[in-house]
Amino acid sequence: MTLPPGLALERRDGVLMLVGDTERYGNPLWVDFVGGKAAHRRRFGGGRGQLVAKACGLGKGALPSIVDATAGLGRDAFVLATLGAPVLLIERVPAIAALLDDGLMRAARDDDPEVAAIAARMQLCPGDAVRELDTLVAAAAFSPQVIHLDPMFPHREKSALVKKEMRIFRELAGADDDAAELLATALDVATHRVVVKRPRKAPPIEGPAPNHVLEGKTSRYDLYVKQSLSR
Ligand SMILES: C[S@@+](CC[C@H](N)C(=O)[O-])C[C@H]1O[C@@H](n2cnc3c(N)ncnc32)[C@H](O)[C@@H]1O
Repeated sequence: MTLPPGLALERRDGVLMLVGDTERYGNPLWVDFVGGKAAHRRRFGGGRGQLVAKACGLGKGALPSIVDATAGLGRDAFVLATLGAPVLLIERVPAIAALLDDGLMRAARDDDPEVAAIAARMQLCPGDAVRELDTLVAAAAFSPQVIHLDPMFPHREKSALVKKEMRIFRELAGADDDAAELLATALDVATHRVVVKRPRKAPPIEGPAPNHVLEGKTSRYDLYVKQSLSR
């Protein structure tokens, strides 16, 4: 797997980590669905009242099948799976997919049966979502009710102000300039709705206008509704 210069994947104490120069990138990046922020959010994060849950239709009690087509480090997908939804995670950057795979394996083997059950609802599909979604449809394998998108947004801040964790992540993921193509494919494939996470002040992704908008403190969700989700 090719990585940008100065970055490497290393296994430390059984955990796969992305490491780089500490001055520039801060601490290594890894996926932890068991402890830390994930555990805190699982216990105290607000359940179905969370913006991502409402956007995906879980707020009113539905439990749709979901594809997170921009999985990243799996944080949004983990929230959705914690609330009971089956989630297929698609991630195209091999190093990020490797971190996710490692995090999911550790969660699946965890002593806490609740964490293992959440991991069992999360399935990773490494690859580009436009191609993978087309393949799923062509094979008539699976029609997700909801597709969740959270493409990278090109930030304007000077790089010194960007959180170090985000710096290492951006180095890998780039700017996701093809988000409009992904939205078009997602709108073809999802049976019920496509939801797009955006920074609060950012314009919607190029394409049809969203039907609804859910505003949060720092981000919002643009909702493209095809039909309502019943419980
Ligand atoms: C902002 S991050 C997503 C963060 C994620 N929501 C989370 O909770 O951790 C965007 C991710 O989507 C991935 N991505 C963007 N376009 C994609 C595509 N067409 N197919 C697969 N992955 C894509 C990028 O590589 C990046 O890892």
